[in-house]
Amino acid sequence: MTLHLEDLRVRRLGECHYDSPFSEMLAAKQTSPHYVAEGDRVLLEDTVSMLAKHNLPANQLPSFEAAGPRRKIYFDPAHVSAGVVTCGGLCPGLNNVIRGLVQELTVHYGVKRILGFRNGFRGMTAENRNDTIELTPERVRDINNAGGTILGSSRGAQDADEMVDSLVLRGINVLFIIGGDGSMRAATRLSAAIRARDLDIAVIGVPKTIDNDLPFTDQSFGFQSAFAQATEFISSVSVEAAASPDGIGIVKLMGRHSGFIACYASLALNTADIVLIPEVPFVLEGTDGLLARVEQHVRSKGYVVIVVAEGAGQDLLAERGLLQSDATDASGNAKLGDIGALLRESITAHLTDAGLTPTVRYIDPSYAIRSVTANAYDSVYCLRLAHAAVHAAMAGRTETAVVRWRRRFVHVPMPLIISYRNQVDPDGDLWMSVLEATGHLFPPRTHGGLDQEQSHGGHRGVRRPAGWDDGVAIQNAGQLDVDLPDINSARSFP
Ligand SMILES: Nc1ncnc2c1ncn2[C@@H]1O[C@H](COP(=O)(O)OP(=O)(O)O)[C@@H](O)[C@H]1O
Ligand SMILES: O=P(O)(O)OC[C@H]1O[C@](O)(COP(=O)(O)O)[C@@H](O)[C@@H]1O
Ligand SMILES: [Mg+2]
Repeated sequence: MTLHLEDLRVRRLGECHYDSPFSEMLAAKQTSPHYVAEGDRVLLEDTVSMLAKHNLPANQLPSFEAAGPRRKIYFDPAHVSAGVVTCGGLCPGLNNVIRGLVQELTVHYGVKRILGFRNGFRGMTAENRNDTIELTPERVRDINNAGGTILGSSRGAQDADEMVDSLVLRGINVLFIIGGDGSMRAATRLSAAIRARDLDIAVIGVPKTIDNDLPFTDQSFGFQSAFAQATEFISSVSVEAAASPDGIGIVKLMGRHSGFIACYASLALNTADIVLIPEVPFVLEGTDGLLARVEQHVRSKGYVVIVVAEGAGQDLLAERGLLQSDATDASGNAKLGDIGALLRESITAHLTDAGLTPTVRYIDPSYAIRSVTANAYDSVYCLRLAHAAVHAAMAGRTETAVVRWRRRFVHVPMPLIISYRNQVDPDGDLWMSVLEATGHLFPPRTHGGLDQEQSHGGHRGVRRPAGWDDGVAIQNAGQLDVDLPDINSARSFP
């Protein structure tokens, strides 16, 4: 992947002239293993070989702007009206982020007016723009105790100019968009429309997706809660399969193009025999095929547990005429065929032909997973992301997402966060762990990896960049204006 240093630069609305409520607290702070000082940057890459390859001075190494409070801010809090919108599929923690934004804006910055647009971007159309929810600390006090989003969410396209009109008409100068890859694309278009009109409106994204398919973020919020919930279903199906003669347990988990939930949920329990994800193609028939593998398990162990991500094996459905290849949802996301049903039918037929008496238990708990409340870990994560989002907005950052990258909170320019899709790397250590846990090195790597065109997994124009594993090639197009701290004055740690 070739990045220009310019790609890492965060857009600012202008100079910061107002004192921040955090100025005093920040006065003596310096970079440490636990804090990144304002002006310092967080490295994009984290191995010696990757960094050495660039052969660049430290202040030109690819890096992200640190998130967090600034000593000076761009907006006068007395003149800030904030908007919040949640878009796309649900994800644990949406309410936690909304609550965190409202608390930080009101308690620390003294912002008086926060409006929640309802039902995603649909709430920002001319028809719906006045149907907002006033978000006050009282209104959001307990919302973290419920899954979903108090604002509602939706899929489907809206006109960017019409949404900008809504911001202007409702007097919003800071907008927080909590959404996934689609929402970040929409946010980029919205930002372009704002820029075209030369408006002083900050747009900050808080990336959301239980699929964990956004790049440049360690793990998206809600992901841990989602895969923790998924383990409950793997556990149930394992019990059912083990208690049936020739038992087959199949759990289909979300993951349209990225199999992270399937991997993590499987690893958490370590009871799955076979894990199938979109990133690793497999075949049904033949000695290397799934059916032979399932039969082997049933004959040796008595039952088999399969965890399958919904996007796995879409090529197999297509071959059998079970997939309408160009079908999309309202947001343009590919509509998938039911891989779980194909597995159920073909495994039943195969084992019956082989003289066995299969009992297949197939469950698809998708909506029972993404609707749960955030667990304690995600609750902390959501709150900290919300804090970072508010600091970014108040400091006049725009067209920027706040994420955690290599444990630090950073600002990632929106074009980068939609530059490709984060997927499980078949050559990476996560998939290796899955293969180690299932113990059977299945599916075998006979069909190439992610750099080959995925049957149905490829998103229009978005694919994992070739060569990512080799590190990022940086085009040194100008220096970043990095104000690195004086390392000699940095505190020392035992
Ligand atoms: N390329 C795009 N340009 C403009 N708007 C988009 C684009 N992709 C998605 N959107 C809009 O963003 C919102 C959320 O997208 P969606 O794909 O449903 O969920 P997510 O943001 O979780 O990926 C929808 O209203 C959708 O229409
Ligand atoms: O049925 P819906 O609401 O369209 O959602 C299904 C999809 O939502 C997802 O969770 C991802 O959605 P987002 O990109 O909106 O996070 C997929 O895994 C799943 O295929
Ligand atoms: Mg999406």
